Amino acid sequence: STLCTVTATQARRVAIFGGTHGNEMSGVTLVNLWTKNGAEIQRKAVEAVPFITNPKAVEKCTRYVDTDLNRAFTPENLSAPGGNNLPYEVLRAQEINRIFGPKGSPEAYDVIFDLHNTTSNMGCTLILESSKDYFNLQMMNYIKKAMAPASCLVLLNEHPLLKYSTSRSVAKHPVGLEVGPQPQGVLRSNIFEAMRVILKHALDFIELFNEGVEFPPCTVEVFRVLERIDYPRDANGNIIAMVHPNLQDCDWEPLNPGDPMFQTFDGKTIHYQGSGTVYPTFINEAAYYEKQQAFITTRRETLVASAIKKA
Ligand SMILES: CC(=O)N[C@@H](CC(=O)O)C(=O)O
Ligand SMILES: [Zn+2]
Repeated sequence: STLCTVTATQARRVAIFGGTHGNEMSGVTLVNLWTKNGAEIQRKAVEAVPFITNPKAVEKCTRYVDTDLNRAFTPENLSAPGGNNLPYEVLRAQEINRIFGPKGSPEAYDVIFDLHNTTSNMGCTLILESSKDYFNLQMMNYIKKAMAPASCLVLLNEHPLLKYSTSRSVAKHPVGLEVGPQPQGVLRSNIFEAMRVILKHALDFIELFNEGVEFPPCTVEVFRVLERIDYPRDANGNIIAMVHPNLQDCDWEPLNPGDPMFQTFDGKTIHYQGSGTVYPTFINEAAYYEKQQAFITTRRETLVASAIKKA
């Protein structure tokens, strides 16, 4: 019940992943910085390990080399034989699973923060994979309050079909950080500093938890992934319209039935045809052209988290 305090073992082992996508420069740069000097990420009773997850992609400053690492942590991939004949990222996923997992096992790392940038105007976003992970929900509540009046939104991807097998999913408590807008291969100081501040608050929360602080029950507003919307295409699969100027950069703002959504090259407007208000995000993300995705729709929800305390 949400009235009981849930006890959890201390979150001692924490990893900070950067370069899961090699062209998302804030995470790559922060992880490289902290690898040289870890003072900033040190906390009492917390072992925080900075780690570049896709060094080959970082070197080439590309999203991936063979296949998207942030989709590669499936049971099939993680148990695939074949060694050096496997795609680079599948091999790398197996390696990461050995170091920080195994995924789903008691030996797995407690928390993994995976640092990403988006070309979309999403601001500070935290990504969760479960609405029932009270430790993570309490952490979200703590970070949101610590960041106020600046905003930090929570995207919940629990969708049975749209959920994917992320690098951070090897941990007991996976947390994605997604900060934008920042072009691929580019560092912007505001985006870099925003990501750094989120991580500071996240590590502070873990330190407090490990010191035995009890966090009372709380509610957290999240945006739950509903649907993936593709660009309009012709019979050959070629894109025939762009994100409409009224929608461009309007991540997290309500999109209502009948609102402009796309604009064709000859100036025609295509309207949103859904049945109710949704909150679009990842609008016109560069990396999602190859995934046939113009944006995703979400629904606002309030989740309840039990009190938590270290066992
Ligand atoms: C733009 C981008 O790479 N976004 C991430 C989101 C996530 O980490 O869940 C991805 O698609 O893997
Ligand atoms: Zn990314």
